[in-house]
Amino acid sequence: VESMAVPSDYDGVHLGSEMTQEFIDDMTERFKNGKKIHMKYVYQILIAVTKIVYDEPTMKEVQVPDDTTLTVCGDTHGQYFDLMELFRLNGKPSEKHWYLFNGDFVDRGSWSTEIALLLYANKWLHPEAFFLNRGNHETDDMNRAYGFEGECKAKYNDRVFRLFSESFSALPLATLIGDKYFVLHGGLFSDDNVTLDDIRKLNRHKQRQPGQSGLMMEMLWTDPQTEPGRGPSKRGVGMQFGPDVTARFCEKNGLEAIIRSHEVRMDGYQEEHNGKCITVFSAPKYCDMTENRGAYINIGSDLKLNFHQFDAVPHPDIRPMAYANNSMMSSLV
Ligand SMILES: O=C(O)c1nn[nH]c1-c1ccccc1
Ligand SMILES: [Mn+2]
Ligand SMILES: [Mn+2]
Ligand SMILES: [Mn+2]
Repeated sequence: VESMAVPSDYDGVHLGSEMTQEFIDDMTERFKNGKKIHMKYVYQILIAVTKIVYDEPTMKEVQVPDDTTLTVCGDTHGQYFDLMELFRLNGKPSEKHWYLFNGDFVDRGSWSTEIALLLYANKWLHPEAFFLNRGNHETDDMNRAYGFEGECKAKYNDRVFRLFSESFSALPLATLIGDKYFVLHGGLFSDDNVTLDDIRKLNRHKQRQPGQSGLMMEMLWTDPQTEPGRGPSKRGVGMQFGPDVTARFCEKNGLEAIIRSHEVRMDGYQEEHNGKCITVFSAPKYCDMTENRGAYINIGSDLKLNFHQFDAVPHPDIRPMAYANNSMMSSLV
């Protein structure tokens, strides 16, 4: 990567050995205008962030300082212009405004590389003020079928996709906020005895893809249900967990609630299981079809949850899944 040369007529901000706010601001505007960043910089960002997240614990533990706000966002699914709207309304990531993105950054929406690179650039600039949980769409199988692999190859190249894939395997699987909120993309487990220590001890690097069973798969795939107990998944992968399962998990682990994403909610968020299971989803007008709002949660040092909703904004006329692997679609018909 070092040997690659950026041409002298490259019209963007240059990236040196460290990320800068100036580079992020310029990249943000370039992406809004349908431009890309130089391949050399894509590689640099991917290599730097993979190293950072690889060394993070499987469950990152975060305390919110007095003068800081931590915003928890759910699925963004490549809806770059809606993410710009979220930052316009709520403020951009900074030293004092921390963000946690709770998986499913990519796939479906056709600005997935833009969202992934923007999140990664912020992670590189502020590694202790910007947090990322893996979602079930940060996996090879989903990226092949739902557009991210195709978009990487169309906008950059195959090596960029392979580096993104490696970075996704390195991502933490959960974040604990103030010892009270357990944040993960999917949800809880088929086993009542899982503790936070089991998550801390889980070696996520042994298994790059979540597979069809186990703690990692369940953290990325499960869904809440209203009925007590456990039930079959509507997705064919994982399972569903009832309010009693959530209550027991929170009681056993000294938690106020779990915060998860993974499912659309018409209001952008929903408090379920007597307020102990909160779903937050940040892709309004999902896939340009569902009439859902988006939402995000602001958390201060008092650890109160402040829910905010927002609406989709106009975007360039590129449909969802514009770069999807059509051969996959043809094999499905
Ligand atoms: O693409 C989605 O909406 C999604 N978000 N999380 N999981 C999925 C999903 C899973 C299986 C099949 C289709 C979509
Ligand atoms: Mn999703
Ligand atoms: Mn998901
Ligand atoms: Mn849209």
